[in-house]
Amino acid sequence: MLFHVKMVVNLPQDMPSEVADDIKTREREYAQALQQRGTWRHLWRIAGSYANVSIFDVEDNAELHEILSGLPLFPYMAISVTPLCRHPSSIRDDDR
Ligand SMILES: O=C(O)CC1=CCC(=O)O1
Repeated sequence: MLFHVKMVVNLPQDMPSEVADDIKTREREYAQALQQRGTWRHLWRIAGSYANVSIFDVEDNAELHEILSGLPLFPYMAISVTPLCRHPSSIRDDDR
């Protein structure tokens, strides 16, 4: 199942920079491992915002929830999820 996920990051202004840097490092490692597995298919920065849009390929809603709630930045993000299905005009075989 494919999902479009928008994540808006909002770190507290008073968070010490070394704490923020540690969370961001762990977030990168977590995200890159999921990209290597093909679970996190796309990761795009939204230009001009500390936010991203992503496409996840997971078995079900529960797997997506487990992945998103495991993000090191999860406590500091507003996340919105949109389920996707194949468009009849798509020419991409892997769009399912
Ligand atoms: O910077 C972001 O948009 C938050 C984030 C998600 C995965 C990652 O590496 O950073």
